[in-house]
Amino acid sequence: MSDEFFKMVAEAAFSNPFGEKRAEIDRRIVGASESTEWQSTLPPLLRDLAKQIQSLEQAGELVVDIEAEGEARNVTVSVLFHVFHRYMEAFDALIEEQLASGDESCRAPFAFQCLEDLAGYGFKRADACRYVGIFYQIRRAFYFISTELIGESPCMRQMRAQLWDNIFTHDIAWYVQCLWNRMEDFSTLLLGETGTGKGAAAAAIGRSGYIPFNPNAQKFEESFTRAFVSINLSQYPETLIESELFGHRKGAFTGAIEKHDGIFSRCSPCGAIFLDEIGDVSIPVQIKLLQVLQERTFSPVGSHDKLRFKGRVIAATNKSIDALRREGTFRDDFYYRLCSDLITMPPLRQRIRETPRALDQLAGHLAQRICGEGEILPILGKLNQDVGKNYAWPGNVRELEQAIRRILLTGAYAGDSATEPTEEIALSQAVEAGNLTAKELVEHYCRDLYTLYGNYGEVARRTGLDWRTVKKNVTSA
Ligand SMILES: Nc1ncnc2c1ncn2[C@@H]1O[C@H](COP(=O)(O)OP(=O)(O)OP(=O)(O)O)[C@@H](O)[C@H]1O
Repeated sequence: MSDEFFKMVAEAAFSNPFGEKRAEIDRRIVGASESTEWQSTLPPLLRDLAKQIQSLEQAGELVVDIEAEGEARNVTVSVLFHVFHRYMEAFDALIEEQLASGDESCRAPFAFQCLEDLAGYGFKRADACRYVGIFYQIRRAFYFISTELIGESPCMRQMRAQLWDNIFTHDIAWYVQCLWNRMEDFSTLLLGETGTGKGAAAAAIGRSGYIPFNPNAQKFEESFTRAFVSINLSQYPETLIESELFGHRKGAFTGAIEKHDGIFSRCSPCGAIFLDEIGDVSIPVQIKLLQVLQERTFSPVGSHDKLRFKGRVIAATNKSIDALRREGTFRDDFYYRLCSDLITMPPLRQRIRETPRALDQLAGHLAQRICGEGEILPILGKLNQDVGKNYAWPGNVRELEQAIRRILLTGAYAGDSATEPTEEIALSQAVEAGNLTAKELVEHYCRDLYTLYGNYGEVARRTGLDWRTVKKNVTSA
C-alpha cells in the first residue's frame, strides 16, 4: 500500500499544477470523487503523507537518495513534496514581502530552517540548498501565473499550463536534475492580439527564474523584482534603440553626455529580458539582437568592451509573425533563435465564447483591482447591458479595464466603434449572431485563413476546396 502511495505522490509532485492530470492524481490519492475541488484534496493528502513518512522514520527505513530509481526515488520525491508544503505559506509570505520591499533581497530565516529540515532527512547540503531555491521558484511561478492571468475557460487553463512548462519544461523531474541553471538559451515568443496579457505572461516567466539561496546570509541571492526588465521597442526611434538595448559609453555620440546602461546590462543572470513589440524592429536591429542571442555578449555603443548576458529572452508581438516573415520584414534566422517556445495568448472573445461567465469573472477581478473591495455588481450589470454579449472586445483585457474605468467615470460604455473588426473578429461575431448564409460563411472562413497563411494553396489544403474556388471566395468581398 505505501509503495503505491509514494508512487502516486511522486507523480503528483512532478506534474503540472495547472494541468488536469495533477488534480486527477490528487483525487486518486485521497479517494475523492471527480467532482471534488482540487484544493480540498490537498490537506488530507498532506496528512496521509506526513503519517507515512513518520512510520518509515519510526521503522528506521527512511532513506533519501536522489540518484535512486523506483521505490527509493518515489520516497525521496515524497519527502521533498512533504517539506515543500511545510514551508509553502512561508514562501508565499516572502513573495508578498519582497513585492512590497523591492530590489533589496529580504531575509528568509525560514528558508534556512527548510534547508536544515532537508539535511535532517539525509539530503546533502548542496542538494538541499538547490531544492530550497527550486521550492521558492515553484511558489513564485504558481503565484504569478495564477494571480496575473486569471480566467477559467479551457483556453486560459491551457495557456497557464503552457507558461508553467515554459518555466520548468514539460518534465520537472528532468528540470530539477539538469536544467535548473541552464535555461538561458530557452527563449520564448509570445503572440496574441493587443491587450491579451502578453506583458503579464512575460513578467510571470521573468520573475520565476531560479534564484540561488545563500545559507550564510539566510536570504536568496537577489530580489525577483530585479529579475524582469522590459522594453517596448516600438517606443524608440531607430537612432536610440541600440543605446536603449546595449547602453552607450560617455561621448559615444552627440548628446551622450553620460554613460548609459542598456537593458541587457540591467538584466540579472537569474532574470529575463522582455522585448515587447519585437515585430516593429528593423532588420539591422534584428541582426544585432541575433548576435547577442548567439554569442551571449554585447558591446555598449561606442565601446569595444564585451559584456556578458546570462538572462533569458522573452519577446512579444501583436502582429502576425507569419505575415512579417513572408513579407521579409522579420528574419527567419532571428525567428528560429527566438522561438524555443511559442505561446499564443487567447483573445478575450474566445474566452467568453468558451465560458460565457468569463467576462463577469474577469471584470469582477479587474474592478476589484481598480476599486479595492467595494461593491462591483452595478459595474458588471452596466457592462453586460451596454456592450451586449456579442461584442468582440478588440482591445481585449486592456479594453475591459478601460471600460470599467469609463463606467465609473461616466456611467456607461458603448464599446469601441473606431476599430474595424479584423476578419477573424468579424467571422466570430457573425457566427455568434447566426446571420450568415453557408456561402458567406465559407467566404469569410477562406479570407480568415488567407490572412493567416497568405497563400491560396494552404487554404485549399486546409478546407478541402480547390484552389480556384478558394481564390474566388477570398477575392469576393
Ligand atoms: N487573464 C488576465 N487576468 C488578469 N489581468 C489580465 C489578464 N490578461 C491581461 N490582463 C491585464 O490586462 C492589461 C493588458 O495586458 P498586457 O499589457 O499584458 O497585454 P499585451 O498583450 O502585452 O498588450 P500589447 O500587445 O498591447 O502590449 C494588463 O493590465 C494586464 O494585467
